[in-house]
Amino acid sequence: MKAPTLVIGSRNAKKRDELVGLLAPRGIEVKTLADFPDLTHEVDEDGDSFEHNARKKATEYAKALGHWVLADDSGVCIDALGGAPGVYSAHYAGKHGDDAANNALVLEKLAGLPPEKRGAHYVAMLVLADPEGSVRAETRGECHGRILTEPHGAGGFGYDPLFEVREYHRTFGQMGPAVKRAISHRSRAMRAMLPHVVRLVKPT
Ligand SMILES: O=P(O)(O)OP(=O)(O)OP(=O)(O)OC[C@H]1O[C@@H](n2cnc3c(O)ncnc32)[C@H](O)[C@@H]1O
Ligand SMILES: [Mg+2]
Repeated sequence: MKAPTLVIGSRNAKKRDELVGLLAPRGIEVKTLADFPDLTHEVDEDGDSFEHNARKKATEYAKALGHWVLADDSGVCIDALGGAPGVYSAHYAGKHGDDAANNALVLEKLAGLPPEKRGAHYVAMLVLADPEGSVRAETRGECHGRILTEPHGAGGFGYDPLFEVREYHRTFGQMGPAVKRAISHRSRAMRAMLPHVVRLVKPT
């Protein structure tokens, strides 16, 4: 019996590490795109929903690799900004993955707003595609909180130093990876995804 390969379809190293860290304790071994240095395919994330972009990443990487792929599309939705940056979170300030500029722009846009008007939530959409590139499972997780007026902590990535988790009164930047693994939008989506992975990605 040969175990099929499951690949994490993300180019973001910190997100990728979180996904690997959520699967490893369940005994699910994965590869990442770093294991396929010859893969040149770039996904154009031009959808206007997390679902659309997560499906694109999962199906396109699966077809290109001929392996099972688990992809994540995620972002932060800020109430006072009508849900922005949402699907545009990775490049809100212009340059892809420029966390410092993205965070500065969010703070600028929310300047002067009191705590009760700074509500926000993270969304993570996970999509599992089979080696032929068909979507086999989709799950979504959310994590609610608010955007502080300045960064706290250096953990996590992206908007984490600004995002205070409701009920915890701490940012993901202050919490460390184990707590984030327990309560984040990504961990909630993964909890729902795990049974699908176990059921579908089986030795043949
Ligand atoms: O598309 P891939 O290759 O997976 O990598 P990416 O970083 O471009 O990922 P997305 O397109 O899904 O954009 C997600 C962005 O949303 C933000 N984000 C998502 N999850 C986050 C988290 O757990 N903590 C902080 N910021 C997060 C952060 O700015 C991410 O770059
Ligand atoms: Mg992306």
